[in-house]
Amino acid sequence: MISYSRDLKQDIPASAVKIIGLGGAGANMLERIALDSIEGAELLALNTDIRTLNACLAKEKIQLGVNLTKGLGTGGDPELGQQAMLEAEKNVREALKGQQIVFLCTGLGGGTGSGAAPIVARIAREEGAFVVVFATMPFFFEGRRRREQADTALNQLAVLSNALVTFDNNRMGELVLAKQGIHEAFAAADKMISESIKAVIRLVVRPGLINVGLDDLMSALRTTRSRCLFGSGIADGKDRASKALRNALASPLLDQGSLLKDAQTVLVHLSGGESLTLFEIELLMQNLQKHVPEKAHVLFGAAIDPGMGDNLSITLISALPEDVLTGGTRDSISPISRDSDTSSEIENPFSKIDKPLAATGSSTIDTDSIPELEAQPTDEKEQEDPTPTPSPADATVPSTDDVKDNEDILTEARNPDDDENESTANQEKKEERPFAEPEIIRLEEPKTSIKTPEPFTSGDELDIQNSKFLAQLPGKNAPDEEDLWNDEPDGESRNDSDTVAEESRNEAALEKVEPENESPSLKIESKPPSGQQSELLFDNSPRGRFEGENPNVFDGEDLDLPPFLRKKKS
Ligand SMILES: Nc1nc2c(ncn2[C@@H]2O[C@H](COP(=O)(O)OP(=O)(O)OP(=O)(O)O)[C@@H](O)[C@H]2O)c(=O)[nH]1
Repeated sequence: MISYSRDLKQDIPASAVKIIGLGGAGANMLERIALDSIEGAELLALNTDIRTLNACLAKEKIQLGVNLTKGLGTGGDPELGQQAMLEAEKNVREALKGQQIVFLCTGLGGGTGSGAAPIVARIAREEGAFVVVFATMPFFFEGRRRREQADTALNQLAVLSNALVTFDNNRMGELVLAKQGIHEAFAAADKMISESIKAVIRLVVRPGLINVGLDDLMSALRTTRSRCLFGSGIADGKDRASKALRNALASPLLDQGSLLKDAQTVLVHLSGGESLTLFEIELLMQNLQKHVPEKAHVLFGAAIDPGMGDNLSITLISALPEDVLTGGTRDSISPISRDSDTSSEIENPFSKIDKPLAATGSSTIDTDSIPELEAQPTDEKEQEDPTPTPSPADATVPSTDDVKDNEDILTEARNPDDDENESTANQEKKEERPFAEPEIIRLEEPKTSIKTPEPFTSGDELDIQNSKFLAQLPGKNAPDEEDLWNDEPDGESRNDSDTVAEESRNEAALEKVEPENESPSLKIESKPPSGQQSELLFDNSPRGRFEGENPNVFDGEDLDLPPFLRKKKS
């Protein structure tokens, strides 16, 4: 079924759209976005690490944890990340005032991103923004603790954001040639994220002939623990419609279009110059129907952009749950069966919360104070689905207290067997914890608007250097960059089975060197610290929550120590 929405033109001013880059990975993503010169949005960098912050191209920057980490990173400790964020809450809230859409880009697994992202998302929601999170998940070889930290943050973000798009760094190998290094893989990931954000901005921010709304975007991206399917193609001249579609389907995140056959909702956006004809649109949509299931919900938008000249561009956005991507059947990933799959072992942690998540203190949200949000009408799929639709109470954004409650429940709900069975990709699936669907909400049409009609430009060079990441690899025994990516003969690209096999090898190798850490128990302060935060004392216990665990050493540095306490062996 194709939905056309011919509602009023929808202009959202650039000043009401903010792209936030949080932490080191977020800064790199923002860098890419800045290089691609995204118009129609303002850029804000948030980081504990002052050097990375200073180097960032974003116009607006806020240092997190000025008193706490004193300009250094958190050394991979999300608790420090949270505290640092809470210290800067006032400034961040100020920067997010009046925003209609906030894109939050971050890498999960470290301290700043994992600790601060849920709080940033909460603040943005409290300020009335529609929050789309783009988060990367760590490589397997980065170790179990980082994966757990990333999982914890992801669970929180699934509740706190409106739409959550994850990019698994393990899959980023698919975007680069086998002989290329980790920098290229990161740069390719950052480019993909930048392209996705550009496409989303083009879809929902720019006025079009047939508009796509935020609610449409929500339904396209509305699966938890999902991999974003994204493709865009452009062509001109004769047969430009078919060529543009072919180019879009060839995008790596669509696996030549094959992944679309499992999609439930696909968002399609066409953009062309004055010469764009109805016949071309029809032709293109007919061709696309061959690649998506008959029952798929196809949301369609189109815009005339005189700057496109003779070009026609198509953007496809959808999401698939990771279960499908790792070989499950569609039935096995429906909300019903997903629940029943796990219910015998793990209860949905958020279903235990039988009271509306209360608002207390300045760091919490009062749902009544989110004026622009309302429930979205249920679609066909939801009507067939006996799983309870989230109630308005479910749509309440938790306070930091509530997030802590959820975390405690989450930790309790873990199957103890999981800890022993982590060494293979399949066993990892067992460990996955269920988490609540992001609530379905809809933003009203903006009441005032200023046009931002400039055409998009796209930069295609991959030139981001990411030296910071290498300093954070978990231990000297970790395979080095060359080993990880250079297994294949020169010039050959990897296929999926190669990638999976290699991941399993890396996993198995790393299980031997990874310390068996306890699941981190995430503590979130019930009240944010006041502006005058006392200094954290590390003298007696410099390893903090990692005290007593095997050190996570890389290149002579113990990564569990905050950076300003690390001593590098000469
Ligand atoms: N796609 C992508 N992922 C990255 C990049 N840099 C780091 N990552 C991933 O993001 C995770 C978090 O790393 P950072 O963002 O550097 O850490 P942080 O959030 O700033 O936290 P601390 O440095 O510990 O305070 C890493 O474990 C990597 O998996 C990048 O440039 N691109």
